Amino acid sequence: MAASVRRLNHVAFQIARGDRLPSTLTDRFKFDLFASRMTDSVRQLAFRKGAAVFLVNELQRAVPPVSDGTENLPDLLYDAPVPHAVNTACNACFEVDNVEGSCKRLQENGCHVLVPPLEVEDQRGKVVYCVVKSIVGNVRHTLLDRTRYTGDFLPGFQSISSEETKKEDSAGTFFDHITYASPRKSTGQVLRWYEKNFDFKRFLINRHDSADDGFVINGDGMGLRLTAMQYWQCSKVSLTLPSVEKDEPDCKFVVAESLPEQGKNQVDTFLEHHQGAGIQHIALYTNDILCTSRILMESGVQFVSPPPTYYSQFEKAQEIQTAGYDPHLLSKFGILLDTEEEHAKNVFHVGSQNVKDTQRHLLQIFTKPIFPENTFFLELIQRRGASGF
Ligand SMILES: O=C(O)C(=O)Cc1ccc(O)cc1
Repeated sequence: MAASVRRLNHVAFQIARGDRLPSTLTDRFKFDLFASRMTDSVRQLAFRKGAAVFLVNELQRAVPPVSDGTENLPDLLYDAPVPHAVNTACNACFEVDNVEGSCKRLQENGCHVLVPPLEVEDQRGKVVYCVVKSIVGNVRHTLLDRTRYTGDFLPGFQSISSEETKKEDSAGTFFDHITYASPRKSTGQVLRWYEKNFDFKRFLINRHDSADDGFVINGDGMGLRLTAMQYWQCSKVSLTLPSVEKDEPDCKFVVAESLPEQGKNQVDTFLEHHQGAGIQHIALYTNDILCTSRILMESGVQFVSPPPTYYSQFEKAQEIQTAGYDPHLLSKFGILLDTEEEHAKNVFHVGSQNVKDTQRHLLQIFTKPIFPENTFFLELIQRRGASGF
């Protein structure tokens, strides 16, 4: 039996004291700091942009054990410390209906429970959460029931009042997908783990994706095998959620393996510098990638530039123009464009915008790694009917 996921609540980072992620999120990526919690050993800061919420856990010193055997709450709430000290995005926190029942089922399935169900309360209500370890590297999942909580974020956090976010590029932002960097030949195991424990379903990325091999990109110096999965319950359950959450598509998960033929790539670099598998990048959906890229670039975000020949190849230039874009403008930012000619079977069309023609486009841009370790990065993605990555 699996735990049934309602939605992704937030993604948490664990960073070393003094790392610049908090100011990077506010000053460069234009997230709002909206809640915080301080203890002697951790500073927990919650940032929001549209529906995308990051929780940054900054360890001030060694965090005491999860439970000290007394009634006291753990120092670090809603997570469990990651032993290996590397700056990392390490927790995808899911809202579930029944934390105790879900945790029991996962334990029966053999999952490693890091924090057993715990109730936390303040004047705005209560939540119950537990934390389980994923099969992927240092990744963990907090399972949370916040249906009896009316506060902005979670009990124990102080709200930080800021002007209601009216940033031009925030509306419509949500987590589109989370990509795991995973060692060679590990994808099957990862898929089976998520299917068994969270009822995730594999879906085909595009017509080149195959049930056995995944979507293989092998050429032009890039050797990757991508496989995609998604939690399944949400579309049904979300009909009962408040309107703000109703329209928010589910976050998808991509497992990326590196293929040996093309030499070292970003997945290999991640595995090496991160010292194991983990969340390699997170894609933020935007309604207008040109506008968002311009704003972020002006505030100092550095994007990866594809080779200039990408935009000058006759076929790509034509493809970009057919999609209604100017190749020079896309090249100014480093935005990539992909075209999907037809629907793949079994594919979700998340973020479809009533594209009437048979061509569906995807625009994406990758930032440079945001930690000194050269590991994790962010992606901006705009979908015009396309379901790929
Ligand atoms: O998952 C995605 O968003 C992709 O577009 C595929 C991908 C996976 C790993 C990389 O290092 C770069 C791109």
